Amino acid sequence: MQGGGGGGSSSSRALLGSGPSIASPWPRRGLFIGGGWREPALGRRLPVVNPATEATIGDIPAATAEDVEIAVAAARDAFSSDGGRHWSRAPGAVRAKFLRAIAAKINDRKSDLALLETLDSGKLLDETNADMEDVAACFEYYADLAEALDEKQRSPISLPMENFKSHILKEPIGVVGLITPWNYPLLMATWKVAPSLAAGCTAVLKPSELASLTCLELGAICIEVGLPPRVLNIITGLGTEAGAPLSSHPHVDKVAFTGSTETGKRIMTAAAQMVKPVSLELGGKSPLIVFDDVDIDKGLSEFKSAVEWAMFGIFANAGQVCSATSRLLLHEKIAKQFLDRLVAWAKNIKISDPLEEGCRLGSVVSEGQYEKIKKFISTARSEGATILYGGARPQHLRRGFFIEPTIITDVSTSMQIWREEVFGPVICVKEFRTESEAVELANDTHYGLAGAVIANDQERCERCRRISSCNTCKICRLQALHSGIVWINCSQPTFVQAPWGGNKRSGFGLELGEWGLGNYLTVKQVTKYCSDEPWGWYQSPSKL
Ligand SMILES: NC(=O)C1=CN([C@@H]2O[C@H](COP(=O)(O)OP(=O)(O)OC[C@H]3O[C@@H](n4cnc5c(N)ncnc54)[C@H](O)[C@@H]3O)[C@@H](O)[C@H]2O)C=CC1
Ligand SMILES: N=C(N)NCCCC(=O)O
Ligand code: NA
Repeated sequence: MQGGGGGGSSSSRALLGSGPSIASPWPRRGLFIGGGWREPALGRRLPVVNPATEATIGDIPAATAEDVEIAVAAARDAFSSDGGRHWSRAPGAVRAKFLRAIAAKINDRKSDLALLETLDSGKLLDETNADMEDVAACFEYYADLAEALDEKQRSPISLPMENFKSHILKEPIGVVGLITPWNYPLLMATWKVAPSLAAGCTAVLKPSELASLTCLELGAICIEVGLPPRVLNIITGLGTEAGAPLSSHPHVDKVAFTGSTETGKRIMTAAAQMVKPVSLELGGKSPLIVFDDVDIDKGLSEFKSAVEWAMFGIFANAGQVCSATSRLLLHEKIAKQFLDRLVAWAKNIKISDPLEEGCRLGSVVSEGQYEKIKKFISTARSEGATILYGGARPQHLRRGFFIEPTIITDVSTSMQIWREEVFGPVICVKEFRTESEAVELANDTHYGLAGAVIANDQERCERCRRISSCNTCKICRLQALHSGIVWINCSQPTFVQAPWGGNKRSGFGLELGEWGLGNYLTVKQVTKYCSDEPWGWYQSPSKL
């Protein structure tokens, strides 16, 4: 590990707990404010727990309102000093250079960042490695968009009067507060940091206290690439102590948040007092519908593929994904054979320390999350559902917050397990008979982030679409799904180029793609009167 540290190394091989030996201790970090490391005002720190071993492996600074004050002032200063020439009003191409340099450093440090994130969160190494690739790609992508922004400035607006000319300017919204979760620690931060910096905003990032290590390393990378000091500030700490004062700060112009719906409501309430815009990426209870034309007798490979996507949709990242397809809707004709396969595949998942090769289910992020998931399972049982598979700690793992992949049937729509987000490797299953029943069940939720459909009749769909606005075939019925994302014949693929965001209680304000940049821009109209004639509305006084 490189970069400045706020003191010596606090971790050691012993602290890493069980698993293969690792010789990669990381520096003890301070808060990243004003381009360097700073001890929190009250001098407090929070323990870092490896959830796969339950060992405490280090600590992070615990920021409070005092630190938020300093970080926001730093970001404010970076936004407006020198009339913004160095950052907020610099050409997008200038900012793009830094974003590309950050991407290159992330790529250089991919394996140590992936390891750090695995130790901090319990996510398995193949996942954290893939996430680091996505992080680098996201910085690269928004570097491209920062460059393209220069060409989009001053685009003319055509007006119906010749004596006026109008154009638009896209300007950074100002200082942004970015509050992010633990499920994809550095990636979720990057979905906000990369577009906000590309737009010319300056930022204060507050990652989740449950997994902040890689976000602090982003601070070290900013030092290495010479990012102008104060443009990005990173403060770790508790939601109530560091997140809340950031979201209510009068000098923060916008808050972008990913996390629980409950916290999203709090952030929106705090921001409302100042009419501060927010974007919220909240929870979900997304459905995956499998139709009966995915039939084992018709095609084994299609059937296997459907089973595998259903697994990936809920067991990837141990189900700690806002878009996890946690409600499985099976056509009654294929339900039994599908569930038999699903159980067989679930049994085959390697559950282990996330550092082990071939691991496909790591631990969940924390003891709190572990207890919460177990409670969901026991409530489902007591409400009359059947735990078809899983539901407990894997017997071979004595330590760590591991939960078996869990499949729950005999579910009714009034049960908690059907209605509430678990954020764990737990899927609940219902059968349907008709397409309209499937769509109705899919939409039977307050959330609206994603939905997935596995069916075979896409060719028919394409044919219909060319002819008319068909509303009869299965894929066209996707229009009836009330979600911001629809996946066809898959679940969870995520591309930086495509918009990401939900409706209903899953929040609002799109991330990723060009929409993600728009989240951090304001559009200003500039309109000029360009006639030599006076306007002529008032009568000129006769004396003149
Ligand atoms: N949509 C998503 O991606 C996520 C959803 N969740 C859901 O939330 C549940 C609880 O997880 P938590 O870690 O407690 O999520 P959370 O929503 O409380 O935490 C997300 C972020 O918000 C911050 N925060 C907490 N309270 C705050 C406040 N009053 N003001 C400002 N910031 C605040 C946290 O420190 C963290 O950085 C999970 O079980 C899951 O259901 C959690 C993480 C991500
Ligand atoms: N990178 C992938 N595959 N998914 C991102 C999920 C984002 C979320 O849980 O908010
Ligand atoms: Na942790």
